[in-house]
Amino acid sequence: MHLTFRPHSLWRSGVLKTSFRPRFQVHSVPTTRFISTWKEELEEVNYAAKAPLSGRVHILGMGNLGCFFAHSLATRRSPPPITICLHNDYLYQAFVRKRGQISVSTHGLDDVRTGFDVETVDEEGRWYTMPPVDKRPSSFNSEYQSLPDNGPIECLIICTKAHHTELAIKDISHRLTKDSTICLVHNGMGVLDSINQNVFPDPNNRPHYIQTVFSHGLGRNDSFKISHLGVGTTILSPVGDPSIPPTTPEADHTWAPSTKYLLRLLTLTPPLVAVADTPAGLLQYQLEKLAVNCVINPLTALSDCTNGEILYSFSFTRVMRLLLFEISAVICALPELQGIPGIEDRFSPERLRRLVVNIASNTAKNHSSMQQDINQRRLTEIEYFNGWVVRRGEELGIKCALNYMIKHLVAAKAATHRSREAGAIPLDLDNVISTNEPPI
Ligand SMILES: CC(C)(CO)[C@@H](O)C(=O)[O-]
Repeated sequence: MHLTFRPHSLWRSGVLKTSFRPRFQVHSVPTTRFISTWKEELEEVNYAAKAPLSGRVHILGMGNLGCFFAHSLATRRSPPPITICLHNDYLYQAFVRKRGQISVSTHGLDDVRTGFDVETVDEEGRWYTMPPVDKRPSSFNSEYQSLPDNGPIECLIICTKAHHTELAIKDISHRLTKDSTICLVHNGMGVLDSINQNVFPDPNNRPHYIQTVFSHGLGRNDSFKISHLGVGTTILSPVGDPSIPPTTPEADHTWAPSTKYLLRLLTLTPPLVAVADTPAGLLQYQLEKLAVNCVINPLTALSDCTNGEILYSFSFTRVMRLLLFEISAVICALPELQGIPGIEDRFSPERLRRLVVNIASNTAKNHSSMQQDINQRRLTEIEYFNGWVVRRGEELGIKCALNYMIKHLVAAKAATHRSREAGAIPLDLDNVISTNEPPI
């Protein structure tokens, strides 16, 4: 029997375990759909569309996540057109040296994919489509390029770290329209609010968004060469109208064609293990991941240890419990979760502790992203983890003194590294003359 694929079939059984009515019925999905071509997916979306989509997907941020998304899409039986956006010449040259290949290694076996289109940006912020990798000059030279390609972007997957996402979107915002869809793949909370506030303040001219919770384990071997260390999932949800609480069932027809297309494409790309969920369902996964990140990341970064090492000390256990008491209190008080039954159990300090312990022991030998960021002198995502808990706590009248302290300890550790490396001379405040008055 042939069943026509409809958006509601994205909502696979097992995902919709949320306690409110799902927006879509769960239908049995014929297995042949899982090997549909991107053109078939596009045709279904374009069927009733006023302006048909081309189906091209742009990916910005070619770290581990960006490589994994680009590679996964390229493994499809019929890959969609994929453009990777490289924001500097250094990255572009590295990609040329790699002969335009992205490689993902699983259990030591490399799978290499090619066929990616590339855009780079010049100092004035103009994006250029580069010639195919075998015909391209070795470095960026606008003489060899076609005219700046300022064409609109239909679907953008943005894989930069939380603290770079707003700036990265700002740089490309002139190419994003109210018909575009941005899929945000980052850790932490609060990024979308600042994008809306600072990049797209007009709600009527804003692109659509898909938010994600990504739990695959990835490691970096080289530029454009990563390892898939542990199979996880990619939970996706379109972001609804912010004035409507996430728990309100919303009609399918409010989704833009680019949102439907991108959701369909990602959920039918096997390596991503992607499932679509409701906004309220996704928010709960985001908050669970936040609780894990608020404990494992700063503790491993401050103590410069692996994830597993925080499990074998009474002192770490005490800190973990105290942090989780505050995190649990803030999450359970969030207005956006009110009305969802079972929140107090799902986000109780004890359940969050078990989650943290599970993840720390499953990734015992790994170094958390924050520990690596601190050691490699990169910005950390602490503002989007414990910083977010503190800010939301303040709004709700819940004091989060321990999360506040942790946030500042991480910031202080990063600052110490920076000043040591800059050879800064510590200030002797007693002898600093800040006015014309003589020293006391
Ligand atoms: C699981 C996790 C907390 C630590 O490896 C990971 O999300 C990270 O590194 O951020």
